[in-house]
Amino acid sequence: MKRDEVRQVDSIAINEYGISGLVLMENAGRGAAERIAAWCDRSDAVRILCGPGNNGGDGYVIARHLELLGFAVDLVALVPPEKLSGDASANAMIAQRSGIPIVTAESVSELEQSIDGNHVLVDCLLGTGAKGAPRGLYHDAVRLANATDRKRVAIDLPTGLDCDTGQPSEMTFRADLTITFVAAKDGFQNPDAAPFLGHVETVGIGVPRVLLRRFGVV
Ligand SMILES: NC(=O)C1=CN([C@@H]2O[C@H](COP(=O)(O)OP(=O)(O)OC[C@H]3O[C@@H](n4cnc5c(N)ncnc54)[C@H](O)[C@@H]3O)[C@@H](O)[C@H]2O)[C@@H](O)CC1
Ligand SMILES: [K+]
Repeated sequence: MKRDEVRQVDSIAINEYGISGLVLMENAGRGAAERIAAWCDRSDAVRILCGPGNNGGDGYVIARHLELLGFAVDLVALVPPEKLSGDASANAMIAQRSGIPIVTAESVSELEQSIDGNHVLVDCLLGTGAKGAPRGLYHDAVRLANATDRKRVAIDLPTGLDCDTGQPSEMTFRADLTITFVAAKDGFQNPDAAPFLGHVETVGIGVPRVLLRRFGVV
Protein backbone atom coordinates (compact mmCIF):
# COMPACT_ATOMS: atom_id res chain seq x y z
CA MET A 1 0.00 0.00 0.00
CA LYS A 2 1.06 3.55 -0.64
CA ARG A 3 1.59 5.99 2.21
CA ASP A 4 -1.40 8.12 1.18
CA GLU A 5 -3.64 5.06 0.88
CA VAL A 6 -2.88 3.69 4.31
CA ARG A 7 -3.41 7.14 5.82
CA GLN A 8 -6.72 7.37 3.94
CA VAL A 9 -7.82 4.02 5.40
CA ASP A 10 -7.24 5.44 8.90
CA SER A 11 -9.12 8.63 8.17
CA ILE A 12 -12.07 6.89 6.45
CA ALA A 13 -12.33 4.41 9.33
CA ILE A 14 -12.55 7.38 11.69
CA ASN A 15 -14.68 9.81 9.67
CA GLU A 16 -16.98 7.52 7.67
CA TYR A 17 -17.26 4.45 9.88
CA GLY A 18 -17.06 6.24 13.21
CA ILE A 19 -14.26 4.14 14.69
CA SER A 20 -12.37 6.33 17.11
CA GLY A 21 -8.69 6.91 16.43
CA LEU A 22 -8.00 5.70 19.96
CA VAL A 23 -9.55 2.33 19.12
CA LEU A 24 -7.41 2.02 15.99
CA MET A 25 -4.30 2.91 17.98
CA GLU A 26 -5.23 0.44 20.71
CA ASN A 27 -5.66 -2.34 18.15
CA ALA A 28 -2.39 -1.41 16.46
CA GLY A 29 -0.43 -1.23 19.69
CA ARG A 30 -1.91 -4.35 21.22
CA GLY A 31 -1.32 -6.36 18.05
CA ALA A 32 2.26 -5.13 17.87
CA ALA A 33 2.91 -5.95 21.54
CA GLU A 34 1.67 -9.50 21.00
CA ARG A 35 4.04 -9.94 18.05
CA ILE A 36 6.96 -8.51 20.02
CA ALA A 37 6.15 -10.83 22.92
CA ALA A 38 6.12 -13.84 20.60
CA TRP A 39 9.46 -12.86 19.14
CA CYS A 40 11.36 -11.91 22.33
CA ASP A 41 12.49 -13.87 25.35
CA ARG A 42 10.61 -13.13 28.59
CA SER A 43 13.95 -12.11 30.07
CA ASP A 44 14.43 -9.35 27.46
CA ALA A 45 14.07 -5.82 28.76
CA VAL A 46 12.30 -3.71 26.14
CA ARG A 47 12.87 0.00 25.60
CA ILE A 48 10.53 1.91 23.32
CA LEU A 49 11.68 5.10 21.58
CA CYS A 50 8.72 7.45 21.05
CA GLY A 51 8.49 10.32 18.56
CA PRO A 52 6.16 13.30 18.15
CA GLY A 53 3.16 11.80 16.35
CA ASN A 54 0.88 8.79 16.33
CA ASN A 55 3.74 6.37 15.69
CA GLY A 56 4.98 7.54 19.08
CA GLY A 57 1.43 7.09 20.38
CA ASP A 58 1.56 3.44 19.32
CA GLY A 59 4.66 3.11 21.50
CA TYR A 60 2.76 4.05 24.67
CA VAL A 61 0.09 1.44 23.90
CA ILE A 62 2.72 -1.21 23.14
CA ALA A 63 4.40 -0.48 26.49
CA ARG A 64 1.17 -0.96 28.42
CA HIS A 65 0.43 -4.29 26.72
CA LEU A 66 4.00 -5.59 26.99
CA GLU A 67 3.88 -4.87 30.70
CA LEU A 68 0.64 -6.85 30.93
CA LEU A 69 2.36 -9.68 29.08
CA GLY A 70 5.04 -9.78 31.77
CA PHE A 71 7.89 -7.84 30.17
CA ALA A 72 10.13 -5.27 31.82
CA VAL A 73 9.44 -2.26 29.60
CA ASP A 74 10.21 1.44 29.64
CA LEU A 75 9.95 4.42 27.31
CA VAL A 76 12.25 7.11 25.97
CA ALA A 77 10.21 10.14 24.87
CA LEU A 78 11.86 12.48 22.38
CA VAL A 79 8.93 14.84 22.96
CA PRO A 80 7.74 15.27 26.56
CA PRO A 81 4.33 13.55 26.96
CA GLU A 82 2.66 16.83 27.94
CA LYS A 83 3.62 18.32 24.57
CA LEU A 84 1.94 15.58 22.53
CA SER A 85 -1.55 15.97 21.10
CA GLY A 86 -4.58 13.84 20.21
CA ASP A 87 -4.47 10.07 20.58
CA ALA A 88 -0.73 10.04 21.24
CA SER A 89 -1.22 12.42 24.16
CA ALA A 90 -4.05 10.31 25.58
CA ASN A 91 -1.97 7.15 25.52
CA ALA A 92 1.12 8.86 26.90
CA MET A 93 -0.95 10.12 29.85
CA ILE A 94 -2.29 6.59 30.47
CA ALA A 95 1.26 5.21 30.47
CA GLN A 96 2.38 7.96 32.86
CA ARG A 97 -0.49 7.37 35.27
CA SER A 98 0.16 3.63 35.08
CA GLY A 99 3.67 4.14 36.40
CA ILE A 100 5.43 2.82 33.32
CA PRO A 101 8.90 4.41 33.46
CA ILE A 102 9.29 7.26 30.95
CA VAL A 103 12.53 9.18 30.44
CA THR A 104 12.45 12.31 28.30
CA ALA A 105 15.46 12.75 26.01
CA GLU A 106 15.65 16.17 24.41
CA SER A 107 19.40 16.36 23.78
CA VAL A 108 22.03 14.12 22.24
CA SER A 109 23.64 13.49 25.64
CA GLU A 110 20.28 12.44 27.11
CA LEU A 111 19.80 10.10 24.16
CA GLU A 112 23.28 8.65 24.71
CA GLN A 113 22.36 7.85 28.30
CA SER A 114 19.10 6.24 27.25
CA ILE A 115 20.00 4.17 24.21
CA ASP A 116 22.26 1.37 25.36
CA GLY A 117 22.95 -2.22 24.49
CA ASN A 118 20.93 -3.66 27.37
CA HIS A 119 17.52 -3.51 25.77
CA VAL A 120 15.53 -4.71 22.82
CA LEU A 121 14.82 -1.36 21.12
CA VAL A 122 11.48 -0.53 19.54
CA ASP A 123 11.36 2.25 16.96
CA CYS A 124 8.21 4.33 17.43
CA LEU A 125 10.05 7.45 16.31
CA LEU A 126 8.48 8.26 12.95
CA GLY A 127 5.81 6.50 10.86
CA THR A 128 3.83 7.35 7.77
CA GLY A 129 3.90 11.05 8.69
CA ALA A 130 7.68 11.25 8.15
CA LYS A 131 9.03 13.50 5.41
CA GLY A 132 12.61 12.96 4.24
CA ALA A 133 15.58 11.71 6.23
CA PRO A 134 15.29 11.86 10.04
CA ARG A 135 16.36 15.30 11.25
CA GLY A 136 17.88 16.52 14.50
CA LEU A 137 17.39 14.24 17.48
CA TYR A 138 15.66 11.64 15.31
CA HIS A 139 18.84 11.29 13.27
CA ASP A 140 20.86 10.81 16.47
CA ALA A 141 18.36 8.36 17.96
CA VAL A 142 18.57 6.13 14.88
CA ARG A 143 22.37 6.38 14.80
CA LEU A 144 22.64 5.33 18.46
CA ALA A 145 20.04 2.57 18.11
CA ASN A 146 21.82 1.08 15.10
CA ALA A 147 25.08 0.97 17.07
CA THR A 148 23.64 -1.43 19.67
CA ASP A 149 23.87 -5.16 19.18
CA ARG A 150 20.53 -6.20 20.69
CA LYS A 151 17.38 -6.95 18.70
CA ARG A 152 15.61 -4.02 17.08
CA VAL A 153 11.93 -3.77 16.15
CA ALA A 154 10.41 -1.12 13.86
CA ILE A 155 6.77 -0.14 14.23
CA ASP A 156 4.84 0.45 10.98
CA LEU A 157 8.08 1.14 9.10
CA PRO A 158 11.71 1.71 10.01
CA THR A 159 12.40 5.40 10.69
CA GLY A 160 14.27 6.83 7.71
CA LEU A 161 12.87 4.40 5.13
CA ASP A 162 10.73 5.96 2.39
CA CYS A 163 7.31 4.32 2.65
CA ASP A 164 6.54 4.43 -1.08
CA THR A 165 9.91 3.86 -2.75
CA GLY A 166 11.60 1.78 -0.03
CA GLN A 167 14.68 3.94 -0.48
CA PRO A 168 16.62 4.03 2.81
CA SER A 169 17.86 7.50 3.78
CA GLU A 170 21.44 7.85 4.94
CA MET A 171 20.21 7.33 8.52
CA THR A 172 17.64 4.53 8.62
CA PHE A 173 16.69 2.34 11.58
CA ARG A 174 17.98 -1.18 10.95
CA ALA A 175 15.25 -3.50 12.19
CA ASP A 176 15.38 -7.25 12.74
CA LEU A 177 11.57 -7.27 12.83
CA THR A 178 9.16 -4.75 11.28
CA ILE A 179 5.56 -4.83 12.45
CA THR A 180 3.47 -2.93 9.95
CA PHE A 181 -0.19 -1.92 10.16
CA VAL A 182 -3.05 -2.74 7.76
CA ALA A 183 -0.85 -3.95 4.86
CA ALA A 184 2.77 -4.07 3.73
CA LYS A 185 3.87 -0.72 2.36
CA ASP A 186 4.79 -0.50 -1.34
CA GLY A 187 8.39 0.39 -0.55
CA PHE A 188 8.94 -2.90 1.23
CA GLN A 189 9.29 -4.57 -2.17
CA ASN A 190 12.47 -2.63 -2.94
CA PRO A 191 15.43 -5.00 -2.38
CA ASP A 192 17.37 -2.05 -0.89
CA ALA A 193 14.82 -1.92 1.93
CA ALA A 194 15.33 -5.55 2.99
CA PRO A 195 18.36 -5.04 5.29
CA PHE A 196 16.42 -2.37 7.21
CA LEU A 197 13.11 -4.24 7.46
CA GLY A 198 14.27 -7.63 8.67
CA HIS A 199 11.33 -9.99 9.04
CA VAL A 200 8.01 -8.25 8.25
CA GLU A 201 4.73 -8.99 10.04
CA THR A 202 1.41 -7.30 9.30
CA VAL A 203 -1.06 -6.43 12.03
CA GLY A 204 -4.70 -5.51 11.42
CA ILE A 205 -6.12 -2.52 13.30
CA GLY A 206 -9.80 -3.51 13.19
CA VAL A 207 -11.01 -1.54 10.17
CA PRO A 208 -14.01 -3.24 8.51
CA ARG A 209 -13.50 -5.71 5.67
CA VAL A 210 -15.62 -3.55 3.34
CA LEU A 211 -13.10 -0.75 3.74
CA LEU A 212 -10.11 -3.04 3.24
CA ARG A 213 -11.79 -4.28 0.05
CA ARG A 214 -12.06 -0.73 -1.27
CA PHE A 215 -8.27 -0.51 -1.10
CA GLY A 216 -7.62 -4.01 -2.42
CA VAL A 217 -6.14 -5.22 0.89
CA VAL A 218 -8.46 -8.26 0.92
N1 LIG B 1 -5.50 6.89 13.69
C1 LIG B 1 -4.45 6.76 12.95
O1 LIG B 1 -4.23 7.57 12.06
C2 LIG B 1 -3.51 5.64 13.24
C3 LIG B 1 -2.13 5.86 13.12
N2 LIG B 1 -1.25 4.92 13.45
C4 LIG B 1 0.18 5.24 13.57
O2 LIG B 1 0.39 6.60 13.29
C5 LIG B 1 1.45 6.77 12.36
C6 LIG B 1 1.26 8.05 11.62
O3 LIG B 1 1.18 9.07 12.59
P1 LIG B 1 1.43 10.60 12.26
O4 LIG B 1 0.64 10.99 11.09
O5 LIG B 1 1.24 11.36 13.53
O6 LIG B 1 2.95 10.66 11.81
P2 LIG B 1 4.32 10.27 12.53
O7 LIG B 1 4.10 9.53 13.78
O8 LIG B 1 5.16 9.70 11.46
O9 LIG B 1 4.90 11.72 12.98
C7 LIG B 1 4.94 12.78 12.05
C8 LIG B 1 5.62 13.98 12.69
O10 LIG B 1 7.00 13.74 12.79
C9 LIG B 1 7.75 14.91 12.51
N3 LIG B 1 8.61 14.63 11.35
C10 LIG B 1 8.23 14.36 10.06
N4 LIG B 1 9.30 14.09 9.30
C11 LIG B 1 10.38 14.19 10.11
C12 LIG B 1 11.78 14.03 9.88
N5 LIG B 1 12.27 13.72 8.68
N6 LIG B 1 12.62 14.19 10.92
C13 LIG B 1 12.15 14.53 12.16
N7 LIG B 1 10.83 14.71 12.44
C14 LIG B 1 9.96 14.54 11.41
C15 LIG B 1 6.74 16.02 12.23
O11 LIG B 1 6.55 16.70 13.45
C16 LIG B 1 5.49 15.26 11.85
O12 LIG B 1 4.34 15.97 12.19
C17 LIG B 1 1.43 5.51 11.55
O13 LIG B 1 2.69 5.24 10.96
C18 LIG B 1 1.05 4.48 12.59
O14 LIG B 1 2.19 4.02 13.28
C19 LIG B 1 -1.70 3.71 14.13
O15 LIG B 1 -1.81 4.02 15.49
C20 LIG B 1 -3.02 3.25 13.60
C21 LIG B 1 -4.06 4.33 13.68
K1 LIG C 1 8.81 3.65 13.18
